[in-house]
Amino acid sequence: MVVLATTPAALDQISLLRSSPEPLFFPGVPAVDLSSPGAALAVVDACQRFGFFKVVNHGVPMGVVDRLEAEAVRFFASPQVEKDASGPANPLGYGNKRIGRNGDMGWLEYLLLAVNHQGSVSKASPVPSSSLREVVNEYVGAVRGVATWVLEAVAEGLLGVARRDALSGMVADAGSDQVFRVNHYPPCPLLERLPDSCSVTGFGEHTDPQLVSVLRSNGTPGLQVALRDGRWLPVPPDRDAFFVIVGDSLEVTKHPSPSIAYIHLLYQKVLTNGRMKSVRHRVVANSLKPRVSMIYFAGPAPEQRIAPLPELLGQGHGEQGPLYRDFTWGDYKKAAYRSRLGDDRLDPFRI
Ligand SMILES: C=C1C[C@]23C[C@@]1(O)CC[C@H]2[C@@]12CC[C@H](O)[C@@](C)(C(=O)O1)[C@H]2[C@@H]3C(=O)O
Ligand SMILES: O=C(O)CCC(=O)C(=O)O
Ligand SMILES: [Fe+2]
Repeated sequence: MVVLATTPAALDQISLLRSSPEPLFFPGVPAVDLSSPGAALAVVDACQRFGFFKVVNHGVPMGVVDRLEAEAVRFFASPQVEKDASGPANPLGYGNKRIGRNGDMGWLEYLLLAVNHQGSVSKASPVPSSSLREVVNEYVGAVRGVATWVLEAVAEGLLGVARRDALSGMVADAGSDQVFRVNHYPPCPLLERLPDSCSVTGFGEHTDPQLVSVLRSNGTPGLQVALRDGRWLPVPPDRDAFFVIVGDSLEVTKHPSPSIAYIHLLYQKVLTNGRMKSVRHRVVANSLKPRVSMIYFAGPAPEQRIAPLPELLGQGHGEQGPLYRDFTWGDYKKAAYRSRLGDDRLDPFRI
């Protein structure tokens, strides 16, 4: 974080970041072509190496995406008093600068909605208009297909084709906990008044607590992901692609045999002695262009135990025994909502 002698008042409470120098080794974001025969293996490999990848040829009609983006832009351009009618986010609804309940701030406004297991916005969510509800339902219906496909590929890679639904089934479950979020990062002209080495936090660094998140943005850059060595990799925007983020509840590790990737539920991470991390990411503000992103978060039902898939037990990863106590998604989510954005949310679960 950077501290300046005089920070513009509008940026009060929003952390300034030191712009990272270009990484020496710029690996690029792995791209998975969903229509290719090797897609499932490529998903497993990308999850294992980065916890992050982009999906092309995903089959989601761009018309659906464009309609949602247009509705979102219209909503965020509406008078503040109208937007505030759907807020303040607690945690659902319209939020402005404040992220969560514990003091995190960013240069953005957003709408956070709950989604039921059928992929429709829950009745309880404060949706500003019926046209937005309709288009969000249409979009979520389509993007859930991408999340399902990714989870199926992961399960197949781990357990074989017969257990393809082992992870995706958790999201299809009647009580599954899915969330949808649209973020709007207005241009931040104040950036011009800061030293070149400074950027403004749009969305502070964090991991997503769920299984996987599927993100789509307009053409404005800002998203960065942390490489395993801690350096930040700027993600070039791609309006036509979806970006998949591995969440805390799904962990990736590598079997001693270099060609085999094993993806474990969180408990399994304990058995690998905490060496593996879900991907940290953040958004930095742009001085000129607005960024609009929409993210679908696929989570299981609150009573779902976060524990290794039975078939994965006893495969030689457990030399040190579990470091975490047994918990459910409900336990984890409750703790997550008490944490700060950048916290290591697994900490309270360590034995
Ligand atoms: C600071 C917070 C915002 C968050 C809840 C939390 O207490 C910690 C996790 C945050 C996060 C990150 C991913 C998603 O954007 C999100 C909706 C989620 O499930 O966990 C947000 C939460 C939020 O904005 O309410
Ligand atoms: O807006 C983005 O591009 C990323 C936001 C994000 O990481 C989140 O909402 O959890
Ligand atoms: Fe995120």
